[in-house]
Amino acid sequence: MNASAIELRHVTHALGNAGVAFSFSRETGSVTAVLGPSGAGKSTLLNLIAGFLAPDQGQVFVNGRDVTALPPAGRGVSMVFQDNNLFAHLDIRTNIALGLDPALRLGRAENAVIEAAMERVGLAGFGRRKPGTLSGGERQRVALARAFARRKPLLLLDEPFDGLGPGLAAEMLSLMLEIRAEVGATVLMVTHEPAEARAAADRVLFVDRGRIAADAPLAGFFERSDIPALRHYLGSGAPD
Ligand SMILES: Nc1ncnc2c1ncn2[C@@H]1O[C@H](COP(=O)(O)OP(=O)(O)OP(=O)(O)O)[C@@H](O)[C@H]1O
Repeated sequence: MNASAIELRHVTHALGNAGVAFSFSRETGSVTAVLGPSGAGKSTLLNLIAGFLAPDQGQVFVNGRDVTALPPAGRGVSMVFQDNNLFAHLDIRTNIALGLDPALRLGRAENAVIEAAMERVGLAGFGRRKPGTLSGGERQRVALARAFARRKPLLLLDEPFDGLGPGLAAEMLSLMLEIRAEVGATVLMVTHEPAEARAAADRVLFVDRGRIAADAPLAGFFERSDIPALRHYLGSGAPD
């Protein structure tokens, strides 16, 4: 039996000439900041957990269940992508609704959840508009609303607050933490902002060249001098 919310056991995935290899686990309710240089494999890690990429080897467990062979929809996972992944031809309301039921069989309860989600991200009244008529930050908030409305036990966020500006990013971050607490969800959040990691996370996964270079508590992490790739990433030391 496995009590972790997430566990990756010797998961590998080839990418071009290189590839990734990940093993780690996370407790239920934890919030992990996934950090690392551009191209290190952070999005790949999230995609392997969500099921948008299949491992070449190894297994992915969610809440103790081996989900390696399951499609994304069967995994109890919500993911917010870097490029927010909205359907351009569908209005905002429908984009959020698809997160609740891909067949769009929506009753009064689901409709209320959609309205509440739009209101919580500050997009009340935007329901009939198409993604193309929204700003980048507004589209990002639609993607957040969709993930929040789903209330899945595992929330995977790929730079979800990018481009929102500091005030709105902080607001969306607290909203994410509120919803995490309501659902008891486990969160993995890719971010390039140390302040976001400090505000939200209890642990850090530092990914470098397709490997987990550090899996550590957040407290004191940014001050560590024993991880050369971290000093380089933060711009405060030479690469190894
Ligand atoms: N389908 C693919 N084929 C070949 N290489 C790929 C493919 N997808 C991703 N890669 C490469 O794998 C590496 C890891 O990509 P990934 O998107 O996971 O990085 P990342 O850490 O999320 O980067 P960023 O912070 O820039 O978003 C990159 O070098 C990328 O170019």
